[in-house]
Amino acid sequence: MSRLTESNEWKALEAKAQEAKKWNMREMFAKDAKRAEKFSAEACGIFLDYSKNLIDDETMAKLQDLLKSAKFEEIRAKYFGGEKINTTEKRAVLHTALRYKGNEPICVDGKDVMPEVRAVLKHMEEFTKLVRTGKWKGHTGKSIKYVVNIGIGGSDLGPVMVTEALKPYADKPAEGEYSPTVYFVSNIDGTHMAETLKKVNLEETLFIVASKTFTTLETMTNAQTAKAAVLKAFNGDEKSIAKHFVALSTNTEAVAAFGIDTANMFEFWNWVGGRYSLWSAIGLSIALRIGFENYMKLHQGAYEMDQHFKTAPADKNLPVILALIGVWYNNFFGASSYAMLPYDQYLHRLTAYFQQADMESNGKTVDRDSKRVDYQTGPILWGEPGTNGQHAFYQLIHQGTKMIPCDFIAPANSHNKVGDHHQKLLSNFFAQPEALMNGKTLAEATEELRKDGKSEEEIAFLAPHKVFEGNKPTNSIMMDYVSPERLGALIAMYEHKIFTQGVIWNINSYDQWGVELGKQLAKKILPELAKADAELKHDSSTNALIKWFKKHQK
Ligand SMILES: O=P(O)(O)OC[C@H]1O[C@H](O)[C@H](O)[C@@H](O)[C@@H]1O
Repeated sequence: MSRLTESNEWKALEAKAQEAKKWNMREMFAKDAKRAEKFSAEACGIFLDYSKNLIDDETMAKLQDLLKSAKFEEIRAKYFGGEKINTTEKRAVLHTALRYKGNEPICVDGKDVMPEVRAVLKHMEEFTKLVRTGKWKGHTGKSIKYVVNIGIGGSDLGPVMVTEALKPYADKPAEGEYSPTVYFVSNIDGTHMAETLKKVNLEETLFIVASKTFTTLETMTNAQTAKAAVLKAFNGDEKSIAKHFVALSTNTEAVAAFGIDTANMFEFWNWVGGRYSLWSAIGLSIALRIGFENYMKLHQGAYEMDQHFKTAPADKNLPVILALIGVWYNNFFGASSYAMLPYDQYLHRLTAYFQQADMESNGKTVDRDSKRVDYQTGPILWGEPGTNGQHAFYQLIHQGTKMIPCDFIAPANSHNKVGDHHQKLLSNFFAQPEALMNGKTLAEATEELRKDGKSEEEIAFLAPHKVFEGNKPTNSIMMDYVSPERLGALIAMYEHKIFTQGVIWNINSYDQWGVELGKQLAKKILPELAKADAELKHDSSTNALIKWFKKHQK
């Protein structure tokens, strides 16, 4: 037994969950007219209604006790204070410093990081202005019309998600500026680069090689292919590289070795985790697409959420509430996944982005004391935008045998006022959590069928299929618009939720050793694929697959 599962706080929650499993949310709402008011909170323009959960005051109090017993406040202070809470890599975790707007120093190893943070932001601002005003010229003297960000994981997902989410801001550039079209190439599958190269004119294209380590196989391979294409287009003139390539990285030597002028390198630091890096130089494609001012508003929203997370009491603290509710279902109800369902087409990559943030952070089996855990850690996160998901997988959420807590997310206003589309979209956003909570009883289903004039025999057969057990937990999250400020706050809210859960589970949320083994094996297999008579020493399955591939490869 671990310290966590042996603790009184944990045991109290186990007992409480036995009680809560018998609760009926519909009855809880009927009994307490103030339930929605009690279990809701608002901060930084984000409204959270968490009343449609299997919770009461005592549940929340006991979850807060668990949080306290995990030394949450102490670890939160270390997180913001630049202490090396990523213990396996001996690194601080300071994405919050990247968006910090205050005047206090933030120190790592006794050195204030803020001057360097501000210097890189300044460099990004100047560069963004040059490109967006057409002053940055390519090798043949043309301005930049296309930006291709080459990166993967954290060096791709954040910028993809944000540039999609804030597209309306790209469509409204400031006076004298224009917004280049931005493409993202991540997959090592040559198709990704090949299809992108078809869309751009190299004379007007800027490639951003985005890689924290500057060693990632996918990114380096794609970058070499792009470099070869540029050199070919400009008759092998190496001088063209400086005009068409910039790098975002922590690895100056590797950037120089690649042939990119380090004056065109935007630096960040090893205390920025890849999946938390959109606030760093990795955000350059965002700034180029939506303008530096809007990128700063994104930072501002996140900074405000940081302040809220640092100071708000637990019962009003949005990231804390979300984290506690997540732990409640993950650890005491056996829920293995949760769905993130944004009701906004511009947020169509939000869930994919948080899949990395959440699952790479909290997908761990060993705790901070290097012991195997005896409890569940990070949940599986999945989802698609509403209403598409409703016509695909919601059936299982409503009537399947698994508990899938859901976060419904929607803005009150659309950027596209088209007829009554938004009203219709939002009517679904309100209806789904209501249906999941209320369900439909056998008596109600029977009554409906009777009204439809069905025979008693048909009713007996059909009614059980029409029952919705209900009692399905959801959070509803709203904001006025999907604006840079609100999106920044939303992202930071979930980042801190992930942190808080990691604290409770006593794991290091900031390493990712789990991605290494596959990479190592791929490196070993690569030369075996090229050599016809390579001796294969894998398991019989892997050997057979490689042989089949070789036989069929033309
Ligand atoms: O930015 P890079 O160093 O190229 O890393 C890109 C990505 O690949 C790694 O394998 C990690 O799983 C991710 O956390 C990281 O974001």
